[in-house]
Amino acid sequence: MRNLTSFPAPPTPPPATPRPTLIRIAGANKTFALPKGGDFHAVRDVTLEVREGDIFGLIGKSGAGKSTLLRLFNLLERPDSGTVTVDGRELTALRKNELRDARRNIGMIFQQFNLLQNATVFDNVAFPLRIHGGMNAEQVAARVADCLALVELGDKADSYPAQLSGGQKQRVAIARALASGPAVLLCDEPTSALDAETTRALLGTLQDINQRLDVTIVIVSHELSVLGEICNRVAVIEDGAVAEQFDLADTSAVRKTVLGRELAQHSADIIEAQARKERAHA
Ligand SMILES: Nc1ncnc2c1ncn2[C@@H]1O[C@H](COP(=O)(O)OP(=O)(O)OP(=O)(O)O)[C@@H](O)[C@H]1O
Repeated sequence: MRNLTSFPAPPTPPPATPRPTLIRIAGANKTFALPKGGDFHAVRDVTLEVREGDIFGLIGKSGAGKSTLLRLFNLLERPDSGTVTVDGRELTALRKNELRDARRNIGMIFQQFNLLQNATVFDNVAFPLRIHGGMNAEQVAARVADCLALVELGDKADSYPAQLSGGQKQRVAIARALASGPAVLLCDEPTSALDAETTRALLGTLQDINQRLDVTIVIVSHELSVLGEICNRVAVIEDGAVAEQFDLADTSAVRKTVLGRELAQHSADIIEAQARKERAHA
């Protein structure tokens, strides 16, 4: 389990050589049975790799298959074929109890927060720790306090979700997802229910978690501005397949898809605005 109390030094620049692969999806397919018969092919022969330390974005139109693909990363959806490997463990080959254990290494947050409404903030964050066992009440309390401090909600431990703003609810969800010290955080449209200012703050929290705790993040969004702001690498999903994937810092290559081109332009604008700001301060 990762230690949240002693933060390492502030963000270091990305290393020149790519870091090792942390997540590998290979040849994954997922179909759903349709109520009136026949199948819908939601994920088509997807192969992709997420490196340690990435903030990896999945972008695509509504219905493209982004959420279904994300749910393959922790086997909330099991692929019909193909493999999913996270942090050296092939999830698709694990037995049920082994999978439960492996999932402690993969946190997840959702658009609608999915908090327990009748439990306090403290109990929401403590929930996964109590379920998995192995910690006494004092250890659970210390861990919950660390996680709430991380998302700056130390003063809300006794509140109920209904007493919180949308941004605060999502930060509780992040604290809960990080409670078991995962290497990976999956984010399914985490800012869709939030206003622009709260979205910016939440993206800052995710970046902070990525840089200070070295948690690898995979984020689904249909908003270019969200992915352009925080991702270093993205995959464009069309009709359940990866249409293209690229590093956002690589502004030289021509992008194949409309979304890819729009995203590349968006990041070029961000880089240019940043450079202008630095020149003005020089
Ligand atoms: N359990 C299910 N049963 C049947 N069809 C499903 C199921 N889950 C998803 N689908 C279908 O798979 C397709 C992809 O859905 P998915 O939610 O992954 O898309 P998405 O890109 O995340 O869309 P959005 O941005 O609107 O959330 C959709 O056509 C959806 O209707």
